[in-house]
Amino acid sequence: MLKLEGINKIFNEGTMDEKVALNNINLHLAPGDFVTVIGSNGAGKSTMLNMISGALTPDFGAITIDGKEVTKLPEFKRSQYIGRVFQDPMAGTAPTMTIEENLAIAYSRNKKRGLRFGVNRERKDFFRTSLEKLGLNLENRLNAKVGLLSGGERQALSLLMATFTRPAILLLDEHTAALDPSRAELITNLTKQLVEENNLTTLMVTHNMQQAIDLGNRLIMMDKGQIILEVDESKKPTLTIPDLMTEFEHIRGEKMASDKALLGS
Ligand SMILES: Nc1ncnc2c1ncn2[C@@H]1O[C@H](COP(=O)(O)OP(=O)(O)OP(=O)(O)O)[C@@H](O)[C@H]1O
Repeated sequence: MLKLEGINKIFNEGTMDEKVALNNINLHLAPGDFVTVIGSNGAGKSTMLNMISGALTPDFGAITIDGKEVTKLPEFKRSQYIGRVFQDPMAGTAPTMTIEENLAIAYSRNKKRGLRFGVNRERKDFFRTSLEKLGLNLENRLNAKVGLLSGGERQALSLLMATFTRPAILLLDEHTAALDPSRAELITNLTKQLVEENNLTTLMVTHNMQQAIDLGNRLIMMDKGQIILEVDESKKPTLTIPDLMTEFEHIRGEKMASDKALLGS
């Protein structure tokens, strides 16, 4: 479903600020794979997601989504394949528009992939049914301006908008990091539910190791622009945080920074 082959990205090449952000990234996701991505600050996680979404173009390498090579396809043309949720709950929705208008935009962005409704009534019912799944009573607030929602409600709506059209790839970029613990838990549970229901192929970046262990069927660890560890679905169910720290030390010959965020405590 997603193939990254030999992806390289150097920022400010040939200058004092040269930075190798991605160094020969190879990653294959089969349909329905849910891969969590961990790694220290500056490891290249967001850059990798930006390559997939088309926000950035690799210097070398090829990206294939759903059997189509998209390496040079601009971001707006690639959006029909991709759902994305960012860390900032304000980033995924338009505050001055209503919940229904926001959903309509997300729906029309992806309708090429198959969702079509004959009449508006049918579409409204679909929006209501989809919102019900969030368990936040938003289905009764279709005409409320999104700017009035709480951060957690807004992030739940962003998640719904990114998933309800069943994109080929779902990209989650630390999408629970800016929420308080109870809201983060709500969004984590919703993520699990929506990904499973729609059988979405998903890449989720997180600094929370426990979350990376709890969600998904595979895990990768990045460091200094490389994928240094891949945990497959046979090993992931028994994986622990100490396992990950030991693996890192073994591979890199140094201790992993064990700050609170990384440990998810
Ligand atoms: N547009 C840019 N111009 C120059 N350097 C950049 C740019 N974007 C990212 N970088 C650098 O590339 C490296 C990888 O950054 P990236 O944001 O992908 O890391 P990350 O793993 O997502 O980190 P974090 O967990 O801190 O968000 C970093 O050293 C960063 O400073």
